Amino acid sequence: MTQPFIAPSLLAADFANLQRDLDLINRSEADYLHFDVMDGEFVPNISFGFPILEVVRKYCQKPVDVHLMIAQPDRYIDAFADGGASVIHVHYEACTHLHRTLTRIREMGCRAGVALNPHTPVDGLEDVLEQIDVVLIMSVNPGFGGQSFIPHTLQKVAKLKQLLVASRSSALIEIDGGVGLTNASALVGAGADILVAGSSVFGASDPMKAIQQLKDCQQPSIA
Ligand SMILES: O=C(CO)[C@@H](O)[C@H](O)COP(=O)(O)O
Repeated sequence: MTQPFIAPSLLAADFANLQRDLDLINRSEADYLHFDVMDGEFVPNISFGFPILEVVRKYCQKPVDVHLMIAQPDRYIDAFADGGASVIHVHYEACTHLHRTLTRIREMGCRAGVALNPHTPVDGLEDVLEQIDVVLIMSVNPGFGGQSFIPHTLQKVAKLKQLLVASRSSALIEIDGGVGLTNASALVGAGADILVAGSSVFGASDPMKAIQQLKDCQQPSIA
């Protein structure tokens, strides 16, 4: 059985104990650290940016998966790449020249990701698939952690998987928002490769175990 990649979302970490939580991620089965950047314009919330990325790079040994929920993301691609991002996701809805933006992300040595809001159809990616390494399907409206999973996005994962297979694209599918043990198995079954999990990891009594259980979600012992 294929195990998904797990990307705990820093947004749900305890910032009063950031080094402790990053150390926990280092010791866990997590594959990435998901880093949510919000600007108060593209989304109605402001999160964190470069000073926190510097701390993350210093104390976290996992690759950093940067999700830019910001308007005009081109302005910051070089800075996030130089800051140590492994993957940079820009929002489809925020990019006027998506092909150019994705090309720049790769030129900067990062993997190029495109995030889709829940209302944005996957079909719009068809003409830019060659420039994409990861598609990030938002399963909540972006801007806040701890929201409920939007059920329709499960079908969207399946539809995207069909599109990628038909196009012989090797892009990965990442799902973000309200992901936990209740839906992880179905999401992986539909085609998700990377599970982003904030509250279900950092809100768990045993975050290491929560990560392990998400990783094993395809095993028969998990309902
Ligand atoms: O991008 C976002 C929210 O906009 C996510 O990455 C959240 O941080 C996921 O948190 P949970 O829904 O898992 O609590």
